[in-house]
Amino acid sequence: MKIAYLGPQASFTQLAATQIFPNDELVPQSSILDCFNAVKNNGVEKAVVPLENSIEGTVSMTLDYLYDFEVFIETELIMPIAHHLMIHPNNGDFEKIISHPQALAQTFHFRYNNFKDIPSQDFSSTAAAAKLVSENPNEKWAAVANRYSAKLYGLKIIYENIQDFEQNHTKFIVISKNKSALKLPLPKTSEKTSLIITLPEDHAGGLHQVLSVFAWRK
Ligand SMILES: O=C(O)C(=O)C[C@]1(C(=O)O)C=C[C@@H](O)C=C1
Repeated sequence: MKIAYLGPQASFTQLAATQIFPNDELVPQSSILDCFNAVKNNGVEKAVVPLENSIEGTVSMTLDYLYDFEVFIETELIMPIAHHLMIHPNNGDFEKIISHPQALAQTFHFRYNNFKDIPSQDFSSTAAAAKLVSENPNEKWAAVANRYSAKLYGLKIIYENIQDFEQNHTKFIVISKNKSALKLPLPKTSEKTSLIITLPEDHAGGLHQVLSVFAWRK
């Protein structure tokens, strides 16, 4: 079976996809939108994308596309996230920090406290940033990425575990056109249903109205 994921190789999403689908063909995509399109156009059967982080909250692109595309969530996986700052081994210092916006946000205080004047730039994934640093030894860039990226792309880790909170977790979801849930070895109490609800009109208290339907029934 073919499974799309937000790549390139060594992204956090690939690590999540490998845990869920250890024996399937994982197909890297350059963006979350490409993952949704790959499912829509039948290029792959399923895709793994990030949904939310315990420090930074929702990955808004994923939420938007869940609404835009006719796909279902088959299962979810919550994975601990540790970030490291890495540079090309030929370089001793750096003048710019590049990474995925979620990773930059999850390391904001570390960067503010230690490298306040060094600009940062958003990139499509942590692994894409690490790959770019490795391919451009003449540029004084550092990437925020995981240990596997440092190893795969031959970078030197100069600061370890730079996430602002030790308890940093990201939830990944598996999307497909199937309505059936994917059975992971989870206890029954972990089973979950996700709903997208739209109201006929926007009005004050709309969300309260929807949630109260569930609250009253406990
Ligand atoms: O950039 C990556 O490596 C990703 O897989 C994306 C992503 C995200 O979008 O939240 C996944 C986990 C971390 O929270 C940081 C980045």
